[in-house]
Parts: sequence; structure tokens; C-alpha cells
Amino acid sequence: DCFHLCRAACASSSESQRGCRTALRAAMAGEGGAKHILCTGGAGYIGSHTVVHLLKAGYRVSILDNLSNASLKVKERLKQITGEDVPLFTTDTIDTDALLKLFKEQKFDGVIHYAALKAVGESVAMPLEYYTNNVSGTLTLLKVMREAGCKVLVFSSSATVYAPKETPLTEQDALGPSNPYGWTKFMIEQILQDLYKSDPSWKISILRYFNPVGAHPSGRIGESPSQPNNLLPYIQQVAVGRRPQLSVFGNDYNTPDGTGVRDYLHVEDLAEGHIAALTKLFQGDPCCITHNLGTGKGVSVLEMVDSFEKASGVKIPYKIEARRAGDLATVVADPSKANKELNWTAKRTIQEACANAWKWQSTNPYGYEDAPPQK
Ligand SMILES: O=c1ccn([C@@H]2O[C@H](COP(=O)(O)OP(=O)(O)O[C@H]3O[C@H](CO)[C@@H](O)[C@H](O)[C@H]3O)[C@@H](O)[C@H]2O)c(=O)[nH]1
Repeated sequence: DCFHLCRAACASSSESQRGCRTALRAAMAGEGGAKHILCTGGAGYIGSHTVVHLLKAGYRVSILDNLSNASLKVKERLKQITGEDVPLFTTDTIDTDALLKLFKEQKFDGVIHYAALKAVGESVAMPLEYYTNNVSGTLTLLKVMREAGCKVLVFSSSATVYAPKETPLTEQDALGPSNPYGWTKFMIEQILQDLYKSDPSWKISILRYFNPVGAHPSGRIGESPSQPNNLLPYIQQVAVGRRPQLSVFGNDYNTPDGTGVRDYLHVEDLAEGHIAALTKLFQGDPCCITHNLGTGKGVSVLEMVDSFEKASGVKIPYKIEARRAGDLATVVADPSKANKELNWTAKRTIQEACANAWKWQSTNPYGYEDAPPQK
């Protein structure tokens, strides 16, 4: 079919990729036109990687991002990767009038909603900001989507909605977040279920991600936290000399090497999971359906350090410290529902994730920011 022919014809230059996408969109036009997707939070870590894959799959894309935790530089990096100048609107999701205007002007066919505050510790200190931004922002977006008749939504949820448990987690497992950030995701999931019950013409996909890692293989986009909380970004910053050493939070857990075990998922696989979910919504009946996106495999902190050292050739000094409050020994997904229903599987390895993360970090040691002045 056209899609596979186009893919086969795709060379690596962005010029020919653009030609390929034009052909793909022309083919989609025969089926009612290339769908126009709005990615809220599309300049962020996961959003920016998804934009690349949406374009590759023949979608038209616009980004909505208030740049509170993202850089305008992402726009030029996306152009370098894809050859396309993706429109970026800096509207806030809680600004109803601006959103209404945007939806009137642009005619979106669907939305992937990433825009949110996401730091667990910060959410404990600033719950009102988190509930306002994440929950109220989503309510505004949903009301505007309803008003505009745009009722296709992929929502960025998190494994953090589950109640603490140490076996592979299925979508049926008990929910119960342990911090305000997690509660905002939990509440939005509930709002989406209620919305669908009230109006079953919506098509809604809720994706619960486990631990996204890695970067685009080009090294042009990646995760860029100024203060990293998560394991791999911290290791990356130790590797480029921004931090002296890694603190390993506990080595007395009931795991093979005593350190915490998580389900690390390459951000490129995660991006493809969104394309699979979105495409399924467009092809299928109205629904409100939830899927875990993870690998199903656990990796310990020390295994991650070892993989990163091998991928980068850089030694990561670390020190064993006390357990971090609230951490569990093991959190791993059961991804079989997504494997089956979305025909999606996480394919990339931890080694690939480390190699890609290193390419990004070593060529952009301060992420999208300029290096601080020398003392
Ligand atoms: O400097 C560090 C950072 C982390 N860890 C350990 O590394 C593992 C992973 O930690 P982290 O990368 O912080 O991920 P999680 O604690 O699993 O939390 C992530 O994954 C959750 C979903 O599973 C989301 O809710 C959170 O937002 C997201 O930060 C854990 O065992 C931590 O104890 C360290 O030893 N040192």
C-alpha cells in the first residue's frame, strides 16, 4: 500500500522524507484529508518526539506549548530532523478565549494532550498550582474541544495512578496515587470516563506510561531538565560533568542487586505508542480506553549505570545512600493489552536508549540552555 511504498522510498535526508510525507498526505487526502493533530505540550520531552513520528506517519501537526518547561529551540530542532516548520502556539491551556479562537481558526481533527506540570516533589509543595494547571487546564481544553466538535483525544497519563504494588501492573489493578501530581492524572482519567459516559461520541485513549528514557537517535532533541529528578537524566548530567556523582537511593530492596527496579521505555517507542493509539481511534468506534505503555521488563539502578557506562565509555561515580521516601522496590508494566489492542510493542533496548541519550547529552550538555558562564 501507499504507506509502505512511501516508507520504503524514504531516504535519510529530511528533504526526501518531506517528499515521502507529501505523498503520504496526498494518499490520506483520498480518504478525507491528512488529519490535523494538536499536541499540547508538544515542545516538551515526550511531545517533541511524538511530533516527529506524527509527521512521519503523514499527520499534519501543530504544537500548543506555553514553554513553561520547554524551549523555543525545539522548533528549529524539529525542522532539522523533519524538514518541516511545525506551527507552535504559546497559548495556555487555561486561557479559554485564546483556545476557542485557535480551534476556530485551525480545525483540528484530534488532540494529544501532554501539557502538564510533572515534578512529583514540586507537586507536594505546590498542590494548588498543580491542580489548577493540570486539572483546570484539561477541563478548559475539553470544553473547547466539545465546542469545536473535535472529540478525538489521546491523554498522557502515568503509571503513578496505580496504588503501590510490586508485581507487573495491569490496567485492572487498584489505583491510588501518592502525591498531588499523581492525583491530577487520576482525576483527569475520571473526568474523561465521565465525559465519555455523558457523550459516547468521543474517542478517548488514556495512556499510562512507565519510565520514558532516551532521545531521538539524531541527538537533536532530548530531555532537558535543569534540576533532574529522574535516574537517567541524572546519570547523563554526571557523565558530562554537571554533577559530581550519582546517589543510588538504597541497595537493600528485595531485588536481584538490591537497587530499585523500573520499566524503562525508550521515548521513541513511547512516541510510536501514541501514533498507534491515535490511528486506532480514527479507525475505530467511539470509546474511552486505557492502556499501559511499558516494556514489561525490569531494570535496576545499577544495571542502568552499567548500560550507560558501556554506551558512553564514561565512568559514572556513584554512592549508595538511604532509600528515597515513597520509592518502591519494583514497578513494572504488564503491556499485553497495548501489545494486543494497539498492535504496539516496545522494541528498543536499554542499550539503545543509553546510546541515544548520550548522543543528545554529549552534544547538548546543557540541553536547550546555553552553558552557564565560567567562574
Ligand atoms: O538520583 C537518583 C534518581 C533515581 N534513583 C532510583 O532510580 C529509580 C527510578 O527513579 P526515577 O527515575 O525517579 O523514576 P520513578 O521514581 O519510577 O518515577 C517516575 O515514574 C513514575 C511512574 O512510574 C512517575 O509517576 C514519576 O513522575 C516518574 O518520575 C528508583 O529506584 C530511584 O530510587 C536513584 O537511585 N538516584
